[in-house]
Amino acid sequence: MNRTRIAFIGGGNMAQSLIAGLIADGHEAAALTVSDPLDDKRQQLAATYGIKAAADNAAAIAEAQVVMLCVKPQSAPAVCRELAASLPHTPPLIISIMAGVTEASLCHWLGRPLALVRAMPNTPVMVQSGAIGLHANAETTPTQQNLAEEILRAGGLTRWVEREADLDAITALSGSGPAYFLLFMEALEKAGIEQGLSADTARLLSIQTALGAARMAMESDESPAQLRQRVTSPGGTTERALNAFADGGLETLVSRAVNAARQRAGELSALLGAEK
Ligand SMILES: NC(=O)C1=CN([C@@H]2O[C@H](COP(=O)(O)OP(=O)(O)OC[C@H]3O[C@@H](n4cnc5c(N)ncnc54)[C@H](O)[C@@H]3O)[C@@H](O)[C@H]2O)C=CC1
Ligand SMILES: O=C(O)[C@@H]1CCC=N1
Repeated sequence: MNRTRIAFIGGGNMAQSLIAGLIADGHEAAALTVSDPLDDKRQQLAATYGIKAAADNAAAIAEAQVVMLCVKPQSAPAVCRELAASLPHTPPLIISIMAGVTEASLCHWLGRPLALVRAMPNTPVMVQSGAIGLHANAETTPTQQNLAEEILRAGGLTRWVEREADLDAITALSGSGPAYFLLFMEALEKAGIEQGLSADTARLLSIQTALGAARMAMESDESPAQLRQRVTSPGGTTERALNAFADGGLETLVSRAVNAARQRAGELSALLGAEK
């Protein structure tokens, strides 16, 4: 059983999902602590997972080997400054999941260069099917990188990047990505209803089709493009639909959307980085 002592600062949606994943993965609940200012959230987390819950961030990190920063990016400066005062001489490994908060900003607010891993997960960590980008700063040892990977892997698939800036692209692709696929599912469901299907049938078939396509793409040796061609009989129905997508400029639209999200990630970094 894994007994690494991890403190989660902020017990919101993402922290809860990561905690659920760790416990499902066999992590000892008593080794996990969460701190959150909201009473009912603390009670719910303690009752659901059997973990420790604290109102005080400094108390939460007292024994921690790893500190996971899971608050909103806007709370980062104040939370890090508060933690800086309580960090022990040998500091824990810091893992931040906050979108657009750079390693330089984190070290600045935390008051010194520290081993720090930035992770960009997505909401499917809720069902241990997340896609998680990772970057480590220069102070992080290979052992600490392995530790970070082990923790995040409980939430899904992990992928390291060499350049921190790539995390903005990952935020735009897979961090926000579940919303894109869900939007497509919603649109497909609506189109099915327009074609006369019942709402239940349209929803279920839309979701199952997304799941089937994703599993097929993950499990097959063939590329998504090759698998798509297999569905597309010459002169058939799929071809007509794909032509309609091409006429509507789907690829350009996806590219514009991802670029817009990436730009926003950069804006958030610049805004928060200006907070000295
Ligand atoms: N929602 C998503 O799809 C993704 C979110 N993220 C990042 O994860 C982080 C958390 O997001 P969510 O869980 O969705 O937000 P959330 O709002 O559900 O959770 C934030 C939690 O922090 C608590 N909190 C507020 N001030 C605090 C303080 N001073 N000390 C301790 N806790 C405090 C709040 O009570 C709340 O429970 C964000 O930084 C976000 O950028 C990253 C990837 C994907
Ligand atoms: O929308 C957001 O800003 C966060 C980051 C990635 C997903 N949700």
